[in-house]
Amino acid sequence: MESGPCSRPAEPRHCVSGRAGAGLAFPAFPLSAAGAEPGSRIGTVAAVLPAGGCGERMGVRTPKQFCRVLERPLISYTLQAMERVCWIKDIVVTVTGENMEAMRSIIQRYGHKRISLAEAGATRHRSIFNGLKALAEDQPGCELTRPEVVIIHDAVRPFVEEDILLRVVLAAKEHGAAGAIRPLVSTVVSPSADGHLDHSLDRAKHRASEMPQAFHFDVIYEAYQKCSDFDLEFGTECLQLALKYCHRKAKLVEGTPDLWKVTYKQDLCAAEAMIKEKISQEICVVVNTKDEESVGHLLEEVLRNELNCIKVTSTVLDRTSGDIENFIDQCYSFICVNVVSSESRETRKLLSILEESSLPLLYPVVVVLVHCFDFTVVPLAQKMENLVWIRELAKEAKGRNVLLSGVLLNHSQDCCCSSDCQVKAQMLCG
Ligand SMILES: Nc1ccn([C@@H]2O[C@H](COP(=O)(O)OP(=O)(O)OP(=O)(O)O)[C@@H](O)[C@H]2O)c(=O)n1
Ligand SMILES: O=C(CO)[C@H](O)[C@H](O)COP(=O)(O)O
Repeated sequence: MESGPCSRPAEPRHCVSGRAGAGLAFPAFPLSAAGAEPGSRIGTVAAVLPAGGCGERMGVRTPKQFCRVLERPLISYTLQAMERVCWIKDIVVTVTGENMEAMRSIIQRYGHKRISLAEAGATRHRSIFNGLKALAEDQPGCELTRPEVVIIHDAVRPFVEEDILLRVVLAAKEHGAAGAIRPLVSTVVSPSADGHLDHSLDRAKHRASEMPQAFHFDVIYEAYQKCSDFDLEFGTECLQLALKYCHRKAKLVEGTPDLWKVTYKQDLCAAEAMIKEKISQEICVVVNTKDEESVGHLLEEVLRNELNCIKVTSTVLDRTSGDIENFIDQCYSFICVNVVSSESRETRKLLSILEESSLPLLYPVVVVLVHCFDFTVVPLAQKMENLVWIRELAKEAKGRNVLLSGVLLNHSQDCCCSSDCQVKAQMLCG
């Protein structure tokens, strides 16, 4: 058992020998539909993320969990999704010895928290079993707590949300075992030995088993201890082990379509498109005054009304406040409105908060700086000065993967509605 994060950056080693299992040679967030404070209802929860496969079906040399999606390893998205859930105490990731160092460097580079590493096994079931052993407190020198409930989730399913995790965990708490399911996309047929149709299953009566799954820790640990080598070698379903060896009929929980497992090469493109869509769906309006009548707040209101499908949040960033850190966890698009002051202080503060966060490491952050002036009062020289510093700031920010654009807005003091404001100058940088 090892604990991350540690040492130097390294690229994952290539899988040279095919599929291990086949013997061939890789917040503050909203509380969910299930309601109430989860910590008090479910006891200690840990997660095991098997990440020791070689992704044979993807057909590339790098194991798929380490393949880059928008410049970031796939597994890092899954870790981020899990660690956002504050009631998951420990996250054990099982990784092959040859990729351990690479995994440590991913943990360090992307600032992942609460992660421990365990050695993967030759099959997925063996990897999961190793993760469970690490949590079972019977490992010498192990600092992990034996949880009441354990979540099992594939490292290559990056879009898992807190809501489904909570629903699966609560169901497992009640029934001993639970797992997410989805309707079948295609009909399942059973071929005979000579390659002809033997029979087909009624699609409406069957479901695809997905992840996450969750179990009473004692149930699934006992099931893995009792199961046969054949199960460990060829089994694909943890729920089945709980049924076969501990007589627990898992509760099946309807999951969301984004729980699918990245398996083929085209799934990487689909994952990229989904990430882009997610990050384009939230805008945070940053204003430098608490005045509800200010143009920043009016702009926020207009955006909220106009952009129905986009989540518009807002925060005040003035000399006293510092709560913007809470907003930047998920948001990649900011509109920073400078009213009253013509200084760059607030914008610089936002940029430095962004820089300190790991956000721009992942994908570009877009900041639109809206600078409000009364053009009838402000002299041309001052406007030019502002254009120059915005341009300079944009150049600096670009190096940090923040794409800054500036808009100078003609906003007279007696203007009471944002539609009165006239955009006079725009400068896009990046
Ligand atoms: N010996 C193994 C095999 C698989 N896994 C993990 O189990 C999850 C789901 O397995 P799968 O999608 O089958 O991954 P691979 O075995 O890597 O892919 P393939 O079957 O295409 O080879 C993945 O996160 C994978 O890394 C594991 O931890 N240890
Ligand atoms: O499908 C599953 C549900 O039980 C598992 O998530 C698992 O991914 C299946 O493993 P494999 O793809 O390695 O056969």
